[in-house]
Amino acid sequence: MTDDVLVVHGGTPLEGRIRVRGAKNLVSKAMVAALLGDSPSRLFDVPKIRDVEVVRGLLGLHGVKVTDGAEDGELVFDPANVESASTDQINVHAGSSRIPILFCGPLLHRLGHAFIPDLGGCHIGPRPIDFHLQALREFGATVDKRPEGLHLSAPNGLHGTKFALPYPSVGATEQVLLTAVMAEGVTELRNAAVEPEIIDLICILQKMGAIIKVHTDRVIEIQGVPKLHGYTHRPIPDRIEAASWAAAALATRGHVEVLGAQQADMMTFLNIFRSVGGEYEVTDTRPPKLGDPGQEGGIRFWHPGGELNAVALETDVHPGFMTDWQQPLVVALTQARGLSIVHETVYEQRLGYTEALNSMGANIQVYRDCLGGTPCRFGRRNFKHSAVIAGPSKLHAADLVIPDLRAGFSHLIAALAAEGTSRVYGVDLINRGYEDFEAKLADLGAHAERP
Ligand SMILES: CC(=O)N[C@H]1[C@@H](OP(=O)(O)OP(=O)(O)OC[C@H]2O[C@@H](n3ccc(=O)[nH]c3=O)[C@H](O)[C@@H]2O)O[C@H](CO)[C@@H](O)[C@@H]1O
Ligand SMILES: C=C(OP(=O)(O)O)C(=O)O
Repeated sequence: MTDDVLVVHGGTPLEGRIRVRGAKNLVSKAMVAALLGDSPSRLFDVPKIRDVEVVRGLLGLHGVKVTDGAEDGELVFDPANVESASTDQINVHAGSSRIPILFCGPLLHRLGHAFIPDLGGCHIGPRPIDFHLQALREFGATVDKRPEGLHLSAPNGLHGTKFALPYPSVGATEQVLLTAVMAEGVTELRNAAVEPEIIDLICILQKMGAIIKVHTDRVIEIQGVPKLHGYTHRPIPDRIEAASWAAAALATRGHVEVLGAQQADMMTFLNIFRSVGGEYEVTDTRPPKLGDPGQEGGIRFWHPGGELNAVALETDVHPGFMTDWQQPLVVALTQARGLSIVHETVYEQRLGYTEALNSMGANIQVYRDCLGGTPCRFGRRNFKHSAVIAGPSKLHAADLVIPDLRAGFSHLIAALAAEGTSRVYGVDLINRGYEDFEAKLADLGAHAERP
């Protein structure tokens, strides 16, 4: 742990321009989808993050040859040898990511059986997989839970089904999509998640030959097809990373342009950003023409000076305010005048990181009650899932240990906004979802170094 530390000298506004590439929460799923094709797939703008490495390793073990394409960030997946692969080493990936659960459908289609090692991912509550398993059973799979992982088989193949999710889970919706596309017959999924990353995954599957209808009211209908081919796809940019840098600009009274950030996928964040008092400008992409090199679009975010305003927000499924946006934004809210309220309704235990902010001088109280307008699943269930942030607070340096990805980025922002020198331990976790974050910090003029 001691060499996994970043020394951060706070108090300097972040100023400059960075770029975001393909979304962590799409790219890893797109990589799994390549398993379903009977010919190679090609994915562009793949960020160099740990989750991509983990899925690349898993695909390799399952016989998918993954190679770097000609363009920086391009990966090519050749699934020709899936049937003959030996997966003896699969447990080396136990505990490293949540993505292995999404291999169920594709492996059942290709092999008739699947072994899924223990899942990893962020420690932000219990994170059950009951919806996934229930859906797989509805398709006709048998699921055997053993201490070393899940053993699945589909002795009679997979068949389309009518299924309603108890909650619009992103992962469970992806599970159904990746399974239904090649199941025999029609699948109707109700209460599906409709995050932009899901829609992008649907675009990929459609490119592969799938037939998927997205109806109103969270209903998705999939008509199974016997065969899919490879895809070529440029994924949507990472809207969580873009919002994280926006929050960093606000918290440090800086000015950051995020190339690649897309307004349409960030509307809810942009509304809150403006309500807090942050300013932004959307710049459109101008394609190159003769005598004009063109310009890559993005969004410029800045602190206009003066005081920030307190706000009340609830995290929610799309099109609500993303749960992964709240941790970075809360750091900026410690600098707003008045009482801000954050009601976390997606994960029951995603506010633990506020203790570290309090150790730096923030004034954040967490409550078991639903403090937002809507009572949520976690009310009266003893989970501290609402926060009241009183500001503005002068943040001072501290020694911090990163608990998970987004909380980790919020610790980093707090250290950059604070006066004095902080030591942030466990920063390697941030590489799970933020490409080259140390180089980006340097580009933005942050004073941070490895000791
Ligand atoms: C790799 C990836 O894409 N991760 C994202 C994905 O996680 P992930 O797909 O794991 O999150 P889900 O949308 O599935 O989880 C939402 C809620 O549903 C619950 N649930 C989920 C599945 C299940 O079988 N049973 C169950 O109870 C969860 O505990 C949670 O309370 O969506 C989350 C919500 O936008 C984001 O925070 C994560 O960054
Ligand atoms: C919770 C997250 O990711 P994962 O689902 O991969 O743990 C995240 O990206 O913040």
